[in-house]
Amino acid sequence: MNATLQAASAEREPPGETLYQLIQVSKTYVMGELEVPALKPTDLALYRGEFMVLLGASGSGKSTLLNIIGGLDLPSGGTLRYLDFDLTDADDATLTRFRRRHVGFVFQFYNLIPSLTALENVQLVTEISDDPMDAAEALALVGLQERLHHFPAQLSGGEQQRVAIARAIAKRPHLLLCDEPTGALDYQTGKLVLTVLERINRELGTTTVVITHNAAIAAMADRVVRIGSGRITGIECHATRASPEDIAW
Ligand SMILES: Nc1ncnc2c1ncn2[C@@H]1O[C@H](COP(=O)(O)OP(=O)(O)OP(=O)(O)O)[C@@H](O)[C@H]1O
Repeated sequence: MNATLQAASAEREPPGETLYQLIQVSKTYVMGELEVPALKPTDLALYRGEFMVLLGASGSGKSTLLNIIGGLDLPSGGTLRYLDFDLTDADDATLTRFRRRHVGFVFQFYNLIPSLTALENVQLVTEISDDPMDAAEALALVGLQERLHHFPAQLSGGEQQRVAIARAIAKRPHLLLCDEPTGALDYQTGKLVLTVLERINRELGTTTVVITHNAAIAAMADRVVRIGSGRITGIECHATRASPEDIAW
């Protein structure tokens, strides 16, 4: 790490309590005769408030891991614990409640409703949440206070992604899961979106997991988890983390 980068980095506390734990979690997709072992038995803990980057080549199992953590997909084996709750044998209704209350998702494509304004897209979530922030406040957190009444088609790609982030965090989730959030964005816009994710993590304490192919983004993380061929091949802990403005790729 160079001196400028170090100066811009924030000192980090050691990891907090365990928010989520995967114990020997695996996933095999079965397609007729073909079995794809997308995730081999894997142990991983997520700590409260950390910023984790999941790094790995295409097809290495990153999305499979993230979707299992978020309750979008069921593992083939192993145990999932969220705080004191065992999610392993949760039925559909329980998993839906878990996702709705505790998990925010951000994907590469923004999945906004085209006929609703930025504010209305966020309100769709705040209206069904237990303790949401105000939708306009969530949009202000991502720097879109001047764009509340714009429709998705009237927003740039980066602005649309920031609406998607506002929608994901407005319910104050404990866990924010982002699958290639900058994948569809140009360099500067991608950096802006990373800056927003870092700010949310720092200011709200939301445990954040970001999937990327981009190794440079790893410098932002408290921990970097490398995945290869359905296995965790290494975990690096950073005592300091770089601000997105200071990383380059
Ligand atoms: N629904 C599915 N049915 C069958 N195989 C699948 C399914 N989803 C993923 N796979 C396979 O599982 C493996 C891991 O896929 P996964 O999407 O988790 O990788 P990834 O690391 O997220 O890749 P990428 O970076 O390209 O998104 C791949 O070989 C993929 O083809």
